[in-house]
Amino acid sequence: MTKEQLFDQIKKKQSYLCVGLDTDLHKIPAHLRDLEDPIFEFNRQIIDATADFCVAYKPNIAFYEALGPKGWISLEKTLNYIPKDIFTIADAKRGDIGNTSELYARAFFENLNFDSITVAPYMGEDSVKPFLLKADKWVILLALTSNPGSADFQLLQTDDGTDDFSRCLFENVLNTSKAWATDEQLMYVVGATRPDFIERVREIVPNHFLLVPGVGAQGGSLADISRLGMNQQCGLLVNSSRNIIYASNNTDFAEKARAAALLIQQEMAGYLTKYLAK
Ligand SMILES: O=c1ccn([C@@H]2O[C@H](COP(=O)(O)O)[C@@H](O)[C@H]2O)c(=O)[nH]1
Repeated sequence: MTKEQLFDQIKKKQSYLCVGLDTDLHKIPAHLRDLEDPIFEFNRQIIDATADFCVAYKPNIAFYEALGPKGWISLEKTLNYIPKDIFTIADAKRGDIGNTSELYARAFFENLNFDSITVAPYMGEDSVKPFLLKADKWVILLALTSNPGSADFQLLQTDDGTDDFSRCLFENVLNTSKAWATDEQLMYVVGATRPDFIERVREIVPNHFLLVPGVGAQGGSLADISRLGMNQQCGLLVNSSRNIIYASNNTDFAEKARAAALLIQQEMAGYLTKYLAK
């Protein structure tokens, strides 16, 4: 999916919601657990219930890998079930020496046909480039993550020698990596829990899409991230996982997930009207 196509979907649905499919066998409703593939059945019903209100789905790969071969089968069935006009994100946080990254890219872009993958930047350019070889596939690079530990490294002050300013490491990540691909192939993860840094992110990457986790269960504010982070093509995919998919753990789980997604979509429609130029 191109950036333009993604923006078209955002305008059409009046939503920049990404639903996180962090599907955990221990958290899904009891009545599904005896089915042959409870994870897929749960995801199928969540997708049916929320597809009208979101523009992306993000299965977190850990939840599927933890189940062994069965988990990969559930993941593949889920991916194939997602409507083709909805952007798909493999939240896998990969990145290794070049030839290994090539195989990760093959796993997620050829074997599984994801539109994008989250990648950790720590190993540098040669670890990221193999994910960028297919023009229609996206890398979503971790920049400033939503967890408390992001302060350990990402907020360390650095001096890259290019000017008089001392920057945080995450700013160096943005500055350097934005030369590796265009904003038609590269997005960044920026947590909603750090709204105070969004303006600094937008100074460096004004046009890139940001994948923003951390609203809802982690306490980030949709209002803040929308006000500070939206650009003229929206430029935001805001993820919510637990608050939507576990809105209920009873037989009404899909209905409650739909209501939770609708509530977020309605709030987003308001921000799109307010912040996007006509
Ligand atoms: O900085 C990051 C990067 C990724 N995540 C992932 O997003 C979802 C968030 O789930 P919620 O239930 O909405 O909190 C989850 O898959 C994380 O692994 C993140 O939270 N922060």
